[in-house]
Amino acid sequence: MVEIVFDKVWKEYGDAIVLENVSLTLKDHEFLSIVGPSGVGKTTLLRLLLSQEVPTRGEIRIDGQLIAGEPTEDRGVVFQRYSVFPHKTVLGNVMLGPEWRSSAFLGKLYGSRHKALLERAHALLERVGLKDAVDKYPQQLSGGMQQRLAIAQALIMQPKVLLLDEPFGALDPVTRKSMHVLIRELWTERQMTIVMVTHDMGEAFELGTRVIAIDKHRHDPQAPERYGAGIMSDFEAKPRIVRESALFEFNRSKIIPLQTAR
Ligand SMILES: Nc1ncnc2c1ncn2[C@@H]1O[C@H](COP(=O)(O)OP(=O)(O)OP(=O)(O)O)[C@@H](O)[C@H]1O
Repeated sequence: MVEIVFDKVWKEYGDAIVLENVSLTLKDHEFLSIVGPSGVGKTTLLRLLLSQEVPTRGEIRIDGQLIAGEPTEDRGVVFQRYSVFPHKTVLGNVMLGPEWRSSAFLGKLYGSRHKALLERAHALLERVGLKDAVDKYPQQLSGGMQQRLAIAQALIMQPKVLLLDEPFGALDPVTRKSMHVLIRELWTERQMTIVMVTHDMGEAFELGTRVIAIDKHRHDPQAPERYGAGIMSDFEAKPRIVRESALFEFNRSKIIPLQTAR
């Protein structure tokens, strides 16, 4: 169970106010889409959630606890491009995070722990559609495959919250559609909370259970940095019933029919 609370959060860089008094409560297993004009502070909001930035004022709490001061494994992230390591194979990229977590000194696992991780990595790569590309290097993959790899790399750490910063922005429309299907399935299967920044309204509403638009409430043309952005609109994008029926379908798919089970 994950509840995320932004409580009167401000973010300023010097004299420039980027975010102004943002308050937001995210329920468990929410899929939040964030939209807004370029440069308004969407990525800053994600970076605060990742602990790559700290609020100037206000608090962010996860499950009632003040957010950790530095990035932790329970929050994964996928950027628009190239968050993978070019000199590692697909499999190597996916194994890297857990290997460093378990053995920061050697960066390697041995014996049964290595075998278990290998099995988990192969299963995840099969799940994201990269089963036949495990030995390839990122530059040998299409943009869509690279994003599948970036998603696998984030998911192998089993995050409770997945942050997506324009993850499909560089993909062609057909690949983008297939990525929408994949991310929605993974969101349902893994019961994660997802927070996604996008410039595409259609994508925001198609995937999100909730969509917020952030923008400046007030604007001073003489000093644009004087006021920051806040939440201008907040929509429940999908009736709860849609979300629950997706979960029902997923659970039903796990029930083995009697004749197959025999
Ligand atoms: N480390 C920093 N130091 C100073 N200013 C910063 C820093 N990081 C971001 N900003 C400023 O904060 C504002 C918001 O940036 P941010 O990247 O969050 O916008 P965005 O809404 O994600 O934009 P885009 O849609 O173009 O990606 C911008 O004016 C940017 O210049």
